[in-house]
Amino acid sequence: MHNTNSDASDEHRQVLKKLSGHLRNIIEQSIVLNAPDKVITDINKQLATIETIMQPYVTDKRALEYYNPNVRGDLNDIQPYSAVSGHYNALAAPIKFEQQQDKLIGRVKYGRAYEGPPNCVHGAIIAGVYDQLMAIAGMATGKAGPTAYLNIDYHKPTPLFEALEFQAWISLERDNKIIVKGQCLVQGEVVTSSEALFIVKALLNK
Ligand SMILES: CCCCCCCC(=O)SCCNC(=O)CCNC(=O)[C@H](O)C(C)(C)COP(=O)(O)OP(=O)(O)OC[C@H]1O[C@@H](n2cnc3c(N)ncnc32)[C@H](O)[C@@H]1OP(=O)(O)O
Repeated sequence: MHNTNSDASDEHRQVLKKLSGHLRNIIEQSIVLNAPDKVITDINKQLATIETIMQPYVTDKRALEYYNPNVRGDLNDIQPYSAVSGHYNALAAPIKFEQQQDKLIGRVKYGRAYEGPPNCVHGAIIAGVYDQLMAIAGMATGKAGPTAYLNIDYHKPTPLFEALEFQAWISLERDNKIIVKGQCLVQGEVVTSSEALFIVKALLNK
């Protein structure tokens, strides 16, 4: 279940990614759907059919890596199914990670499915982005481990539908501890900032 390798072809990865894209769009549309009962009943029937088509292929093993510590290229593929950043998990918004010098950047726009305060991103979603982004920043040092604490200062509301730039960088590395700092910018303005402590240890019991 927690495989660190996969023999999935590029084609297989592409069709799986497309599936998550469709599901993500359906989730977003469902939040603001104002259709007649008859239309929704029809949609429900079609979704039930899709569930039936998928069921025989549902196994206890993921098609792709649960965790890929040796990923090259797309940093989102370190955890392809991450609930926060996995491009193969429809629950995750399409956030894009990218290393820029000593900073790990996460760019994303959130829609209605992620709303907390009116027209703003839910604080728990923001916390999730920091946890994942900062964990990956720590992994880039070759040392990884669980989050011991994650502190967030919410300076200003974080708007929906706007380009958000999350940044994370290593602040301190000592023995088995990594402290990572982060901030999120909207049009150049810091709206939230954070600090997390990660304790270095094996994440997986193989
Ligand atoms: C495969 C990729 C997955 C990536 C997932 C993204 C990251 C996550 O979401 S992880 C999920 C959230 N985190 C968790 O569930 C962790 C749950 N907590 C734990 O497992 C443990 O408490 C753990 C591992 C953090 C620390 O326990 P343990 O390994 O026994 O360490 P412990 O000996 O208590 O502490 C080690 C050091 O850290 C310090 N420390 C531990 N916790 C804290 C804290 N909250 N604040 C400050 N210092 C702390 C200790 O004081 C100690 O310091 P020193 O070495 O100087 O004496």
